[in-house]
Amino acid sequence: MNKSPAWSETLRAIEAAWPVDRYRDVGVVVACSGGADSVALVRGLGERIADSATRLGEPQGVLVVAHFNHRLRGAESEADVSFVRQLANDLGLRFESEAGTGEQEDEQSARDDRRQFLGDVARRHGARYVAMGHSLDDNVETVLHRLLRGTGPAGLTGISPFRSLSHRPEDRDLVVARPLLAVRRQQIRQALHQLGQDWREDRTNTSTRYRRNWVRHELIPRLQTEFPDAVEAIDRAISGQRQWAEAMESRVQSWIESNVISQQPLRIQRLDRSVSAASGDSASATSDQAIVVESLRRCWYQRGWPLQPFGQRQWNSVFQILCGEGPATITLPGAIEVRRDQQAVCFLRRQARSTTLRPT
Ligand SMILES: Nc1ncnc2c1ncn2[C@@H]1O[C@H](COP(=O)(O)OP(=O)(O)OP(=O)(O)O)[C@@H](O)[C@H]1O
Repeated sequence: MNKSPAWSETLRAIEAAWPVDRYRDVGVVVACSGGADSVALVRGLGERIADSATRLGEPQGVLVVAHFNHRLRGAESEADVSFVRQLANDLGLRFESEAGTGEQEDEQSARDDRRQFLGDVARRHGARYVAMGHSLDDNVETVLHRLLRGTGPAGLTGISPFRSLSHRPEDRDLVVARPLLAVRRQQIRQALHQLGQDWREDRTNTSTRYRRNWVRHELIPRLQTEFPDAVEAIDRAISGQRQWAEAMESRVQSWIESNVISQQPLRIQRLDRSVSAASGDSASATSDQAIVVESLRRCWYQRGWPLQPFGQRQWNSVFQILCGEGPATITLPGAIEVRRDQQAVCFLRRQARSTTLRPT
């Protein structure tokens, strides 16, 4: 079959990001909203697995298409479910769906509900991966948005190509893969057009009501009038930041090992600004602070504490508290209470949010 150039290019990008041999026989749940990106992902992964099964003469691995119905857009939400179910049927793939409460939630809670559903589907099917359709443009928009709200260096590494589904112990072995992160949104749409493949358009995506959409629909087009390659340039900067983060990894690990006194509750040794916080090398105070902040972020993430309210300013103030500066007792965003004594600083979260799901 003569494939469209945009589609061949997309398949090549998927293969470069995530070679089929890594996932062909371990089970993959593809999270599909019905939007162009995740529809392309369903088709792309389906095609890669089918090709490799034919090449190797072996049965193909399990690919499950999963859709979470947030029930926020009435009949349109129902039409999304039918669309994704039909797509899976047409491709001979399994389909799973669940409906949320239909109540307006903040974006984070909606994402948590969806993640819980995806984890449940993966465990039910014995799948190792959950694949998501974030594109290069999503990554650039996310980073710009974070930059404007206030973020540290780790926030500038963008959306992770591979990471565990969540901090919850039962989710740690499930890996989220995002194989379209190097592909432009426009290319994905062009590829689907050329394949004659439809997708669903979410009307709320085009609204400029939300700041994230303002970045997509107003800010980026404006940047591109002066800097036509702005999106690619920002994407290159994100890749550079990611390399920085990888270089930090071992230093973060050793900082946690030598400074976290106890995990439950989180107790961290007080810092002395005159001594290098890194593991005994000649790092400057600034890079020490970067390691401390990244280590704190890791501690927050492992506990499922909210990271969103923490920009560079908040992390800097936590750093100061660890250094013995400012008040000895303070409450941080996310109801995290901090108490400092002579040796250590103790962090304790007051309440935890519970999520409720309603099966269809
Ligand atoms: N309702 C949903 N059910 C299952 N997966 C979803 C759902 N919404 C989003 N996802 C997953 O999360 C990814 C990113 O979400 P986002 O809200 O940016 O996507 P979208 O714009 O709605 O759709 P797409 O990315 O497919 O074009 C999607 O590509 C998809 O993999």
